[in-house]
Amino acid sequence: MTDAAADATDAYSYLGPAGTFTEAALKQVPDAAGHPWNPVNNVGEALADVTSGRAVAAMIAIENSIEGGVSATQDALATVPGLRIVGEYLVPVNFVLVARPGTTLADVRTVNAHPVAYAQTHGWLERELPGHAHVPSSSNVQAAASLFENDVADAAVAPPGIDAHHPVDVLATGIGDNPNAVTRFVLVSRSRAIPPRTGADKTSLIVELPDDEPGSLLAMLEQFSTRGVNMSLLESRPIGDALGRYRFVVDLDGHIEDERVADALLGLRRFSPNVIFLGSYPRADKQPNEYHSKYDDAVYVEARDWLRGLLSGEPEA
Ligand SMILES: O=C(O)C(=O)Cc1ccccc1
Repeated sequence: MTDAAADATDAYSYLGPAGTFTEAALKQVPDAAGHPWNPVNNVGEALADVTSGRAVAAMIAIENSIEGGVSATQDALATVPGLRIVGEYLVPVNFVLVARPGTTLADVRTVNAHPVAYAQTHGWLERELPGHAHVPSSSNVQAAASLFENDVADAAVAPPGIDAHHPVDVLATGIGDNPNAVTRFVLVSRSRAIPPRTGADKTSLIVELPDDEPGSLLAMLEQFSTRGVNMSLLESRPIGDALGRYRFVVDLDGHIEDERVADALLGLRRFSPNVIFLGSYPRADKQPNEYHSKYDDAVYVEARDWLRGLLSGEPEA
């Protein structure tokens, strides 16, 4: 792995600089070893690297255990065409508060932090630094680096180990509001090849609903419930063109090659004006998908064979 090979087409892009949680997620990808790694400043840049061919894939944060979906990521995946999620990775996240040497907690009035990190440390910061102001940063590592670049703030929220990269004083450790916080990352590529089914898979979709049709949200949910497909994430995001128009971000247990998932997709496609298939990929936790046996592949295949028989005039068994 080498950093910053700007024009390489086999590069992996990630939110940098080195030392971010996003880089820790990328380190979990065996295929990324030996390729150049491009540190970028935001999700938009990471995805643009993929669509333009500057990178084969990008690692982006998509969900965390405190705030739920990362809206910038969800909105980018909904609007940038041609992208597929090919893997998911979990990183436990915890944070430290750091400052330029000599600063004490009592000196801190402004805190530089990535918005997602700020959300995850907000309780601690409110309690220990009441009245502080938040200065947003592009990443956890950049938050600490900026302390030396332009004095943007008195202190920064950063990943543990940051003092190995920057000459900071650590003012407090374990400042995350939830010690078990986990962030979910996804690897996004242009490849049309769907990762093979493992039996422990997830499928991610973005679904729009027909305008002004009462019950259409229920109709969407019924596509999953009537086929025994479990959802692990459901969020709405404004489409952005008018008040009251939303799209739904959905994660399902299962793979598009599972008959029950494929059948649910067909059901969605029949009534939704826009279904974006973001991908089917192995679950990071490797927990096998659970579903009732009446939704087994064999049951769908038998029913299809029966219908085919009827249509072709075969005598009924
Ligand atoms: O990857 C990082 O370190 C980031 O800055 C993004 C982020 C922020 C908070 C939790 C996980 C990832």
